[in-house]
Amino acid sequence: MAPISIKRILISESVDPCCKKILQENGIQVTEKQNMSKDDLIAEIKDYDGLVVRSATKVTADVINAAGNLKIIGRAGTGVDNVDVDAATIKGIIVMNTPSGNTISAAELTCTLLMSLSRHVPQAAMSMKAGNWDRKKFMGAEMYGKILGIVGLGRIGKEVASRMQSFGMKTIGYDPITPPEVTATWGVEQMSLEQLWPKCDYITVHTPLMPSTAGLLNDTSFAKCKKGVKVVNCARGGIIDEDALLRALESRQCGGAGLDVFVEEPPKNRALVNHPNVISCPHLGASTKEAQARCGQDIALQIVDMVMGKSLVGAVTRNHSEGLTQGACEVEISVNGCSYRATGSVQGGVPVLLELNHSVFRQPVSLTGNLLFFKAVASPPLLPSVTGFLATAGVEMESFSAPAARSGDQWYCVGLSSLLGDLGALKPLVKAAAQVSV
Ligand SMILES: NC(=O)c1ccc[n+]([C@@H]2O[C@H](COP(=O)([O-])OP(=O)(O)OC[C@H]3O[C@@H](n4cnc5c(N)ncnc54)[C@H](O)[C@@H]3O)[C@@H](O)[C@H]2O)c1
Ligand SMILES: O=C(O)[C@H](O)COP(=O)(O)O
Repeated sequence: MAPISIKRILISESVDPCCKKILQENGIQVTEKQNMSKDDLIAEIKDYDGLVVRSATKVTADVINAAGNLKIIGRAGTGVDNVDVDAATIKGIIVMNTPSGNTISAAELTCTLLMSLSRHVPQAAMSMKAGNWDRKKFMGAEMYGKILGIVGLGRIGKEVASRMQSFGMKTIGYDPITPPEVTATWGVEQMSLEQLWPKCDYITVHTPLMPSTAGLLNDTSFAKCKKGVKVVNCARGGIIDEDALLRALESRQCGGAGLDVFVEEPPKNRALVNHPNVISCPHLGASTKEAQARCGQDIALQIVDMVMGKSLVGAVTRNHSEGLTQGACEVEISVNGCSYRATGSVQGGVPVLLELNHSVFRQPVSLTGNLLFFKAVASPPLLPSVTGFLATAGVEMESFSAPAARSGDQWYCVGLSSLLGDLGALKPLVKAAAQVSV
């Protein structure tokens, strides 16, 4: 990888001091300026090669287009939804994050909110401070024996599961990518959302915010839940529809909510925050000394390694000069120790996959519907074998995308009428398989 020249970096938020120190020790000039307005940032950014942010700085297309020299946007944390990654990709600006640095802290806050909901600790503490001694009002419920639904079984979902299991909770969940056989090894039984909603005493969401997760919990899904279900959102505002949540709280269909994140931060509409059964925090999931130290250090070291041409870790986009098609974006996803490198783009408004782990598809694969990806040795009997397998499983093959190369291990993609219940049965035919619903 070619070294990239980064001489000046702007840190626009409160990032652990170790970040600045590491960058400076490696010859990079660092300026820290917090609480800038959009106009201030647009005026300031043109002087920098790099920008380091957390979640509050909105790195919009306007900001990116005003940045003549910008080569890197470093996110000291997980979510990059405050960065216009498409605009950055088009300009060849690398966006990188530090996705594991705050996992434990976010998981611990989630558990704190779950437990606070069960025992009304914040409300009881406020009542004590107001001079009361009300033992009846704050009658709680044990976590022991209750069912926790975890929607999104990635890094944080997994850590929440193990911690809540230690309280004797039964953990069930749903994730379109993490395979059920993997989550079963950490004690989480997967099922469809339709099956999950009515079973849960508590639900916690741990997905990114994207079109398929916005409003995952809405009027319809709340109606399918147990009366009095308690919900937690430490992921992103909007995964639980805020208006639907308020309606569910008012009708008592929802018995309480723990919210760390909001659609608008800080929220101007205070109806949820002020609701007596809502416990809320000002986006504190990553706000621990440990998480901040990890994220600050990780982002600085990742930038330094990139400048030195050593490695490109945590990038959610890659520089076009490294050979990507214009407008294409390469992502590296690590799921349970397996790393998947995918190149995709948007064609005619539809997200498409161009390449998976070095298998270049003959035609772009449209990322819609139920998709089965599998790795197998290219051979003439492969397609009939897979077709036969799907027919036996009662699933229709809606599309078949083959790789351009016709020899060796290659990745294939099959569009399915519905997801397969058991991928294990494919084992004799393929070397690896994963399925997603987009
Ligand atoms: N409150 C905070 O301060 C804080 C701190 C860290 C992370 N976060 C947020 O928490 C969320 C989870 O972070 P993570 O590190 O665990 O991410 P992750 O990428 O490890 O896990 C996300 C999981 O969501 C799954 N997913 C995607 N679409 C889904 C869908 N439609 N239904 C169910 N699951 C789906 C993915 O397959 C993946 O396994 C992100 O939104 C992140 O930004 C918040
Ligand atoms: O996605 C994240 O990393 C969290 O939401 C934390 O955001 P923060 O760095 O602004 O606290």
